[in-house]
Amino acid sequence: MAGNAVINLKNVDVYQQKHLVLTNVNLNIDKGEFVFLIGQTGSGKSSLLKIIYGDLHIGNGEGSVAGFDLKKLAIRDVPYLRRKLGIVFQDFQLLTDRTIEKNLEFVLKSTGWTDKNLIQERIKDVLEKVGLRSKIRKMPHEISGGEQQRVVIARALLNNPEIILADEPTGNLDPDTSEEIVMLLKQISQGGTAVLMATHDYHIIRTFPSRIIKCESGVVHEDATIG
Ligand SMILES: Nc1ncnc2c1ncn2[C@@H]1O[C@H](COP(=O)(O)OP(=O)(O)OP(=O)(O)O)[C@@H](O)[C@H]1O
Repeated sequence: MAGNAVINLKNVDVYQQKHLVLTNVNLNIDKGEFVFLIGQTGSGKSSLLKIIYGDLHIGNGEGSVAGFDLKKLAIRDVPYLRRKLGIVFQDFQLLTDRTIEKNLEFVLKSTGWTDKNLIQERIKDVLEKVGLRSKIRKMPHEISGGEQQRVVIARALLNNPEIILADEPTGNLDPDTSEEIVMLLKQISQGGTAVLMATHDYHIIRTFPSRIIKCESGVVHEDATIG
């Protein structure tokens, strides 16, 4: 992988089944970059994210993500790739039957953490990062939608990912809460984790000027504008 790149795609074709969604994608994202991913519904944003988190195979071309060669990625490698990625989607997907602490503990245990003290420390660390240390014992339904999304971000940070992939992370949130979430993601990127955030929210994009990648008519523009 060249230089500081954490995502590098070269001449990649993206297929959903037999349908060619994106052609000849070239994309380079460096450590610590914050990047918006835009494009109309159906333009291929989710498909591109799926290539990056190993849910779709690359057809033609070459790709590497967090040091994994996508061409050689076997199904058994996917969990290891995912540990280098933090995935934050629109639906919060917290387990509703347990506390915030137990939600985070569940992820750590299922990714190989065994030491109780280290688990406790890590949970406190990530909750501190998202400003929710005091909510550790709350159930998901006892905190707001914005706070739930912060917990999802905390969860994504547990294994110190190189990249956060966020697919419409503010889709269910009011404008002020959305801004707080994007501010948090920006802050995380400044700590060295690259953030790729798919969004339809032009207000957010104008508020947080950043590099924009756009899916349009079957191609990806690496440095787009919203005009
Ligand atoms: N599982 C699938 N099988 C076949 N085609 C699919 C599948 N998933 C998506 N597609 C098609 O691939 C194209 C790109 O879809 P994709 O979900 O990547 O778009 P998107 O830009 O993320 O849209 P949205 O903004 O609505 O989430 C669309 O034409 C869609 O119909």
